Amino acid sequence: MARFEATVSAPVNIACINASCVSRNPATVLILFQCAHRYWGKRNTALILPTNSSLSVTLSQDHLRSTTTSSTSEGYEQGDRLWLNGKEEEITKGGRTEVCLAALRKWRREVEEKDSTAAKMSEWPLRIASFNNFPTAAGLASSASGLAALVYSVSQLYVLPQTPSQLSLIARQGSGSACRSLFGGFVAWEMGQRDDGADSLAVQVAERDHWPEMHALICVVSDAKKGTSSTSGMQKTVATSTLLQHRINHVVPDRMSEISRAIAAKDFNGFASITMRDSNSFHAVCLDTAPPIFYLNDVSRAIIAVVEEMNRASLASGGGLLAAYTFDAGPNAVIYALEENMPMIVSTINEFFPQTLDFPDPFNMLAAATAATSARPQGFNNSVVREGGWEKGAVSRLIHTCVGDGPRRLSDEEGLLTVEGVPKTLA
Ligand SMILES: Nc1ncnc2c1ncn2[C@@H]1O[C@H](COP(=O)(O)OP(=O)(O)OP(=O)(O)O)[C@@H](O)[C@H]1O
Ligand SMILES: C[C@@](O)(CCOP(=O)(O)OP(=O)(O)O)CC(=O)O
Repeated sequence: MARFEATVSAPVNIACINASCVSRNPATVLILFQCAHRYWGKRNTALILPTNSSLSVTLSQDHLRSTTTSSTSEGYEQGDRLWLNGKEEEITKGGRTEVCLAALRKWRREVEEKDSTAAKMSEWPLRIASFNNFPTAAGLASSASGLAALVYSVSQLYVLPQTPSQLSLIARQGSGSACRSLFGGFVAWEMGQRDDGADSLAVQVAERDHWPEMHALICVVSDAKKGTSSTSGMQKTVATSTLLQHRINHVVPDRMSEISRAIAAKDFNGFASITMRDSNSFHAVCLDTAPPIFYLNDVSRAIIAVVEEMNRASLASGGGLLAAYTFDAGPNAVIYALEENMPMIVSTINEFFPQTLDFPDPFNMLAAATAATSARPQGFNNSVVREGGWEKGAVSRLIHTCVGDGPRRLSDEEGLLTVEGVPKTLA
């Protein structure tokens, strides 16, 4: 019996700013931002069309990834099946996964119609197994990497000719933020104008190699499944928050030019200040939702205080901003910083938020760190941290990563399915 499979990995992306209008010049990385708030609201919930465009940084798959194997065979029993982290997930009729698979099958059918020798894979059942190497549904963008990996793996299985931007149209319907995980580097999701969503897609605005010094430290405050999913949270905000309307409708031209110049010029100060302001604005509209949504907790706010104090002390002693915090729909902080400042940031977080899990130090940074590279800026005020410090485990672990590449095709040896089409872990 004919059987085919493809294994891929796809990256997480973390939004740093959103824009209500993005125009692009790929040669110069020119993006014009009209206002600054991340993807938080849909104008069409079925097609997943956002109320504004957004921009994110793709994080390295060396540290955070979804790995997905898709396989198809004329010998499989009827019906598609999906396993996530070893547990079977129902593919509900008309649900997001089914919508993605139907769209991919349609494109495969076009391939088969053009080439009569192509295997009739579009008629065969699919078996898909996926594994996230980080917490699922905890506000660390697992739906982004997960749905991007699903779409990319099936597109590889079906040998589809579509570009990553075209594939992003399908990933978007699996989870909005997933469309941005089809690219590495710095990625915009252009909201588009059309009612059918054909122009609501992701484009790469800068390669990873444009600014490889951009690193990120994820402080895992909680890896429990969050109480309010992004999907339901953002719809409650759209329905009830007047602040959201204010932000959508009021353009901030200075901010537009500042962020576009910041990325093109690799200006960390500009990037950091807008990223932090955007994160705070996003959590302000969550609070303005009725009933209010609280994604940040006391530990998240304490991390904000430490980063703000680092930056204040640095500016006061004539330096620039050292770090930028941003929080998705959960309490976990993502701290962006240039590589050279990471030893100081990691040692500061270690001191104030001792973890339960050892820091793996993937860049061997601590071994090379000296007293000078780990020193906090002069004048840093320790009293911003609560007296006695935070108990061990308030931040359970740190994940150090950097800007990364787009989805990768992996070898069949790395496949997650047996030839019978069940996860190897269950066989
Ligand atoms: N590897 C994967 N393959 C397929 N689906 C996945 C995968 N990982 C996550 N998902 C889907 O995404 C859902 C989690 O999405 P949710 O938006 O609630 O959390 P999150 O993406 O981790 O957080 P956020 O988007 O707010 O940062 C899971 O319940 C599952 O349906
Ligand atoms: C806070 C965010 O991470 C929200 C992500 O929302 P999702 O993409 O998970 O929502 P759905 O489209 O309903 O699946 C901001 C962002 O990534 O831009």
